[in-house]
Amino acid sequence: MIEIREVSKRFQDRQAVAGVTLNIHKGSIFGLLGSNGAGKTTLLKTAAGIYRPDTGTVLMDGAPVYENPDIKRRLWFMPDYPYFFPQATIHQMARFYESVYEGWNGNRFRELGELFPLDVKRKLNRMSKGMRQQAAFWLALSCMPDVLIMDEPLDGLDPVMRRLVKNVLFQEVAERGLTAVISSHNLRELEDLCDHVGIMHNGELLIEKELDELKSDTHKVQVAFRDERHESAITSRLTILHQEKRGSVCLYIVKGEQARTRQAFAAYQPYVLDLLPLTLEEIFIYEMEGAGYDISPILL
Ligand SMILES: Nc1ncnc2c1ncn2[C@@H]1O[C@H](COP(=O)(O)OP(=O)(O)OP(=O)(O)O)[C@@H](O)[C@H]1O
Repeated sequence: MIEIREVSKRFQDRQAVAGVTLNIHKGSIFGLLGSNGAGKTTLLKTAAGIYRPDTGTVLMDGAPVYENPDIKRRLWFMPDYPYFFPQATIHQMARFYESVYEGWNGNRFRELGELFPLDVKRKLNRMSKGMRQQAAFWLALSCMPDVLIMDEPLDGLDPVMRRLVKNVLFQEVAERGLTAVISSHNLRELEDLCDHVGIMHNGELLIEKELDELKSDTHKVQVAFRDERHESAITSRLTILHQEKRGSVCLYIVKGEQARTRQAFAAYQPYVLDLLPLTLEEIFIYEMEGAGYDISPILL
């Protein structure tokens, strides 16, 4: 497990990360969202032990990550622009990692080679951004890290490769309990990949939730009441995140258990009562609206 405890990091006059606390469990895929400059990269680099936090600590299985070679052998950070040695080919990078990473697995490297359509003898600096990103995944996963921290790894990949990489990550999580942390600007991109999601803004972690919990806990209710007074009466009985009216039909976004929500509305014997599921995007919009933030930049 990764424990990020009260971590802050400042660059000159800029507070990049401000008191973030977060636990990421083994075998979890955690998605970190946020607008430009929110502090995602800084938090991920601190979590990976690349930056020393100004205050707070990052622990992996109870041991500090910063300047801890034993932990670094089990943790891999994939930057948004993967770095390779100048002039190196995939084959040469593979030989290098094999010599320095205990976890290097030649069989896994060959297996993944069947999936990524790349020439191992071609120089990486002649490849496109998306091809280099594929190579970075291939090499990283061949080192069999326990934790893989990725900064916007899907951005340069085409849709087929995105799907492939997502499937490989699912497989790694299911078969050997990989823990993955992935940052992105796009909520929709992360929706089908992650089990937990956090949103950063101005260095702070505004929301951190399990997706299933979020989805089962928030409902859209369409209702036509018999009496207009019921429209405001219901608000004192439930946690309403959002409310609007279209003609005679009222729309409520309600937080809470489904049966209890239905029961509360049904008590007024409305003409129409429908409970509808929300997309993750809608849930975040309403949650963030409730917290006073505009998250449209990460909805793309
Ligand atoms: N090395 C650095 N020196 C000075 N300021 C930095 C440095 N790295 C980041 N910052 C500042 O810290 C803040 C957070 O940056 P960070 O790169 O962590 O954000 P981000 O959420 O990853 O952004 P983006 O989505 O644009 O990649 C920004 O204001 C940035 O200018």
